[in-house]
Amino acid sequence: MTVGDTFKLFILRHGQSELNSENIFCGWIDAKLTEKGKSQARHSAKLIKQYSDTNNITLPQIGYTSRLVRTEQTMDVLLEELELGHHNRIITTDTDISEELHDIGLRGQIPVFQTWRLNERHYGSWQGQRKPKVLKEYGKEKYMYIRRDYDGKPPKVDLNLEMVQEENDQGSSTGYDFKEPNRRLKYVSEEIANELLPESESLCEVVTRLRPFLNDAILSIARKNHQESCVIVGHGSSVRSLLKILEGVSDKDIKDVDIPNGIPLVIELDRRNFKFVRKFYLDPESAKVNAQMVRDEGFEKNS
Ligand SMILES: O=C(O)[C@H](O)COP(=O)(O)O
Repeated sequence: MTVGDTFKLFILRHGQSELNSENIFCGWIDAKLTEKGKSQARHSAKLIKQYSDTNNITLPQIGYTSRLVRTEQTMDVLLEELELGHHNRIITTDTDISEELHDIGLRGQIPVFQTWRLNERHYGSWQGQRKPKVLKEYGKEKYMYIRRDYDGKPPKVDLNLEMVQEENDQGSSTGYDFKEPNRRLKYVSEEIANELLPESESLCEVVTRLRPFLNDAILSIARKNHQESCVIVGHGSSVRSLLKILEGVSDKDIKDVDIPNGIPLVIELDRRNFKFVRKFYLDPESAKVNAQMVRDEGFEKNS
């Protein structure tokens, strides 16, 4: 099979965020990118460009992000570096996006669809807490079970508490506001569409919410429009979910998969039947090192 026979998904976990850099569980907290995160996004663009030039592939003409700002910023940097011109962000709650795409297509801009279905896993009451502290509280086995097992799930968040900045909250050294954005303000479209947003999630639940968007939007659009590629910026858990679905990773094996920040992963699907062909990182050495660092988060000061 040649490169031209496959549909390519360029999949990226957002660059380093302000809370990643502080070893804090982030989940649906809307942390921004650090300078390092932005430079990872620029580097990713170079890798995608090189790969596309070498293999004579048109650069992606459509993008997908979550509703969290760290994926939006990563996509902005990426498309700017790829010199793909202006793009049009569309918040969607639909899984069938063909009509929206038709309207945008007529305006000749690269569409970037933003969906809560690509959000990071909701990390429940662990959100905003430092990883070493949670590890100490729960112990290694439970900590890793909740972080990586397919069914592992943190306790629910108390949204009433989370929305309010507590007076004695120590905060992070960057002065970042730890609280999840008020859903009534940020997730207006989702509220209107009666989407049931989570208060904590397992990876299994992320797979369930992401699968319809992957099949009915991303892959359906690719099929109908004979696309060569697309670019998706997600999070550790949404990228693991994409791999789980597309590659068919087992419930047991998915616990050993860790996703590095800001290194493009290419998944190739056969264009005739959209079945998985192969996957590879565009910078495999750094991907390996960084994935191990992600796995070890929390352990540094406690081992
Ligand atoms: O939400 C977070 O804190 C991270 O993006 C994912 O954290 P994890 O690697 O501990 O699952």
